[in-house]
Amino acid sequence: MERKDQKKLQIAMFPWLAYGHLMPFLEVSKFLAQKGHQISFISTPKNINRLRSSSFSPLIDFVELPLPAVDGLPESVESTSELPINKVPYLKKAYDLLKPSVTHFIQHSGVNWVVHDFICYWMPRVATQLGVNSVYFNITNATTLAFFGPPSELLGDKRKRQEDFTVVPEWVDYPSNVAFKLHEMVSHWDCMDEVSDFQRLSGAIQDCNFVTMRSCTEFESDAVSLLRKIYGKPVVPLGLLPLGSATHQHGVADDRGDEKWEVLREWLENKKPNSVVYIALGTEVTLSQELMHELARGIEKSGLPFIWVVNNRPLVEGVLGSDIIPFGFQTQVEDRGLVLRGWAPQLKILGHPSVGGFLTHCGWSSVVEALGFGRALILFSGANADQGLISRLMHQKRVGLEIPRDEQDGSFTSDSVAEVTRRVMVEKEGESIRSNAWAMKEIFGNLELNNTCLDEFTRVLETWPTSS
Ligand SMILES: O=c1ccn([C@@H]2O[C@H](COP(=O)(O)OP(=O)(O)O[C@H]3O[C@H](CO)[C@@H](O)[C@H](O)[C@H]3O)[C@@H](O)[C@H]2O)c(=O)[nH]1
Repeated sequence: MERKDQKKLQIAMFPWLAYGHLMPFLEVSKFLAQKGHQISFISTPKNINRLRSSSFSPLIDFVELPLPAVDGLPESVESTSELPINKVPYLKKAYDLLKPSVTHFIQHSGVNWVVHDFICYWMPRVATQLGVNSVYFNITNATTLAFFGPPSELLGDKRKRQEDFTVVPEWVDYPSNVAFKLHEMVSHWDCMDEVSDFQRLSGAIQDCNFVTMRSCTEFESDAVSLLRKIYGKPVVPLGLLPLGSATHQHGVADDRGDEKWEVLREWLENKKPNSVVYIALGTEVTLSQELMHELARGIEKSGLPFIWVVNNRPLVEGVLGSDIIPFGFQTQVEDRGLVLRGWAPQLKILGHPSVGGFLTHCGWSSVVEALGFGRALILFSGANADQGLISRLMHQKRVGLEIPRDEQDGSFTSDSVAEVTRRVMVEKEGESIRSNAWAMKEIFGNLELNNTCLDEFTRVLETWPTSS
């Protein structure tokens, strides 16, 4: 753990205002605090209020900066999970307006390092001007970054149209089919403001001291090596942050939904090992009512036992709460399925031996959690950010199969949902997928391996020359 001779650092963490970003930043903060470093975790009051309970280290200081008001951003909204995708640009604007208050904090708090996200593309320059080092923490994997390429390509002229992102870029020097589908890119375009995500990512990479990400070379050495080459600066993966790693020893990352666990556990206890499909679409994906109904029909047609987390976010235009799934669906399937409303204890569900597979939107945290338990993946990518790329990557790694969707509009059929789900879960031809996913536990669930990555990341912070 903490070494006597070690230099104590003061590290500011500044994640984007999204659950999938806040949590990995908090996990890394806990690890660094265990190593004796002082953490200033900077975010907005509502987000901090939610996180505070899951961190007990006195070395983590939560710094609350009120989110400036922006026309178009509903009052009291402070994270992407409270917004439909087309309103996310307003949140990005408000986040950018935090620049003066974050700068003021960094200037007056004795911080040595800033660990930042890509949305705050201005942060590494601010840090440099203040004589502080910065590291860009990409909360997803190296393959995604490799697809987007170096700053020169992110800002270049080669990829101006949405179609340009549907092909594997020429600089990818290993076999890959990782690229967006057109409908994913169309949807992603909706969540960009006048500063595009490409400009943001480019600024984050170009001006930081080094780049880290939630991954490890054991999983994707080809992409990590490529990044080292194309960025021309150190790339130090910090591991997959699996459950039970050093970061989790003070309690699970999030205990919301735990009150549902006893009933769920009892239900799962009565099912055969590996028989249940867990279905959940993360914190940001919103499907239209039509697509939710198609998904419901597919789940029903699969004939398999399931737990389906139905997100009650009142965000689909004109549809609220229980209308989002077909009327009477719950009663029709009650002999073999459970519909969960609101926040689910996802980690506990995935960890139960009766769960064999996960129909997922391909958020990176969900994928990491599932493979940490060796669960096979039914890949139903959402259209946000990296999810399409993650879906392709996991399909290519043969730890899951993608549900086919129309390239143009993302539509899909209930038959294909049922067919792919059955293939991954029970059919003979899915056997290799199931055994590959099970084998991935050796990487995704390997505490020793992942703590070694975190140690190496910490060592780089500790030994980096001080900025002048
Ligand atoms: O009812 C719920 C819903 C979610 N979770 C947890 O919330 C996290 C969800 O993270 P993730 O699967 O990554 O989904 P999102 O938050 O929807 O995804 C955002 O963040 C990801 C990085 O984590 C990116 O890969 C995605 O593109 C981005 O949309 C996971 O830890 C889940 O265990 C629960 O415990 N219960």
